[in-house]
Amino acid sequence: MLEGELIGHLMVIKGSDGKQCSRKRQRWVTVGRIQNEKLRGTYGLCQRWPNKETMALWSQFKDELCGKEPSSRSARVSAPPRLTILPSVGEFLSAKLTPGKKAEPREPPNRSSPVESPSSSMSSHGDAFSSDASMSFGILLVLLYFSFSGRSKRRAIPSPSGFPLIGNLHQLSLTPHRSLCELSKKHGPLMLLHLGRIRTVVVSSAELAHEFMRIHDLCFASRPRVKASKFLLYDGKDLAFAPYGEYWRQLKKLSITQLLSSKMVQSFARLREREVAQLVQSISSIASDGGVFSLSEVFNWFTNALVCKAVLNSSISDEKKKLLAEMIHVNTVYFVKVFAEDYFPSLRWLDVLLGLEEKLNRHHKKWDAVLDAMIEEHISSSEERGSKGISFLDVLLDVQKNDFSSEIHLTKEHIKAILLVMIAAGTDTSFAVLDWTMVELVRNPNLMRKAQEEIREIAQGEATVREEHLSKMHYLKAVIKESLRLHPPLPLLLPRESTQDCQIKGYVIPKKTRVLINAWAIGRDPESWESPEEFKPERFLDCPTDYNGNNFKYLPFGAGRRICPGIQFAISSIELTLANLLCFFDWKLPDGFKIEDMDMTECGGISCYRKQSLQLMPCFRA
Ligand code: HEM
Repeated sequence: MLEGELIGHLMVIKGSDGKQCSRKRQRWVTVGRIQNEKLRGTYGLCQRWPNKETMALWSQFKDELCGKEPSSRSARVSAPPRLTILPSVGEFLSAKLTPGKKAEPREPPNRSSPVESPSSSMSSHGDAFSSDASMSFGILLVLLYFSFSGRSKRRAIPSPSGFPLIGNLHQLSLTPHRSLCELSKKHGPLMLLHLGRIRTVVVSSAELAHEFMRIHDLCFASRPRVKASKFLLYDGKDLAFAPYGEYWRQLKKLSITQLLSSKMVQSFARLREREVAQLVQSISSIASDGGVFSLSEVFNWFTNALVCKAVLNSSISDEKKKLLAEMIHVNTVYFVKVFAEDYFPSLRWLDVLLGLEEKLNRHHKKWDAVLDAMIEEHISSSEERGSKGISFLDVLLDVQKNDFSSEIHLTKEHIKAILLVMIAAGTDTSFAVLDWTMVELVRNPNLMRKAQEEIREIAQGEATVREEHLSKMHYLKAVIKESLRLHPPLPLLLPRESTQDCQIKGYVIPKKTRVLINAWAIGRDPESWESPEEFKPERFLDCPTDYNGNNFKYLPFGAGRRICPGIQFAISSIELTLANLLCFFDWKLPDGFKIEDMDMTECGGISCYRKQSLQLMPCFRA
């Protein structure tokens, strides 16, 4: 056999001349070695196995062999002069072929044995050789068949070829949702990547998202343990990165029924209105000076202040706001940073050597000190605040105090981890939505006018737009939905991990596989959306699609058990803020700056926002 020769999807990796095949087009897994002259070589199996031809070839062999007595089959296997299966695969296969029996120790190939000697067998048995050779080859195929038959109808998930060791890591750009979308155009909506040693499945269609997040949601309801969460979130004591289990379940229940319940979100209505009124006031003073300012920066501070008020029920100083905004930004970077340990668990030392662990630790300590101070201040000022409203922290401290009556035991570390996620998740995502929506409206002045007309008509004669006006603002709601379709702040949602083997569309997804749902790609899939790249809010008018994760073409907040619990909190503040900004101001780009000059490049991070800050000139409405 010549190296590189193909038999179905079997390839001769090392030919009878001992030469190693240099073919790198696909990955090959070595499965066995045949010792006799005609078929001698090391055989590999293509990772993409099985294809139709291979299956046909195999079933042909299988049929032939099934006609024989099982004893003769196992007799051939246990006398292995012609076929030597390589160690790990071989022991596994021989165990499979002799059920109930332990795999027998492998016999070392004995070249002096007359049976094994290919030349003697050739010369003395002539024709008999060819049938022996094909039999050996048949056995090899049967062994392979048996090795895969346990995984009933298992098909290999399409996978882009990668490099040894790093796998497909090099194929991820700074905006991984984009590179994964490009890869999925070539390899399909279900792809297997090897990110270092991490087996990762990427889902890029609504149909498959439905399979993963509805039909098999329980199987994929866990999160992988990543280094950033270990260091920054007190080893997954928060809600977002906690592995699936009783602690996460109780915490999710607490967040849905108390922390972020409708009642709680409603109780923050006056707080939101006050904060938005202040924002309008500060923009008014810029408008009266005819100035230009960074709306992105203002959005960042504003969302941060809003979330912190909900978390603490008290204001924080401007200095602290600035510090928090910076720290949140660093968080998002750390959650996508490539730490060696995340992809090669044995290479933790490399992170230590490169000083990455030290940096993470320092960042964690900064957060820890800020959170400690927040909690201390909150406790010491509780009398002063009296019964004025209730914050997330009040709820958590109450749960901690009533430990015996509640189902979860919260330590201070748990509380800090939960607060950190609420502050970071609430700020970053809402900021991104506000920013992208204004960017899209500035790029589409007709749509901005349409939204303004609706808002101004509904809030006619009012000094501010209030929450009760929002339910009638259908076009504004459609604008926000469209913005979330094109620019989901978490384009790959949050990573999930399978807790058991699961079969989806004939593919087996093994336990502990990481799963990325590309919500960004799904939101732009031409199979699901007409003119997907166009910003067209009209598509959401008179359309029942909502944020609740029931329409798998539209997943800005995820779906299933792990769906975002902050939807109502986020949407009510986003709607109120935009309604007020569009009601009281017209918005222009700075003089000399054209729409075409707006750079739509995205920033890398777990959440995705525009790289360029949005500089605008507010004018009082005509
Ligand atoms: C527009 C704003 C927001 C967007 C687009 C958003 C999006 C998401 C997404 C995509 C997930 C992952 C869902 C999944 O894995 O299927 C998530 C999880 C989460 N979000 Fe949000 N989010 C937003 C606002 C908020 C707010 C305001 C809070 C809290 C104050 C929050 C708290 C959380 C938490 C705690 C989780 C983890 C849930 C879990 O793992 O069970 N989010 N969010």
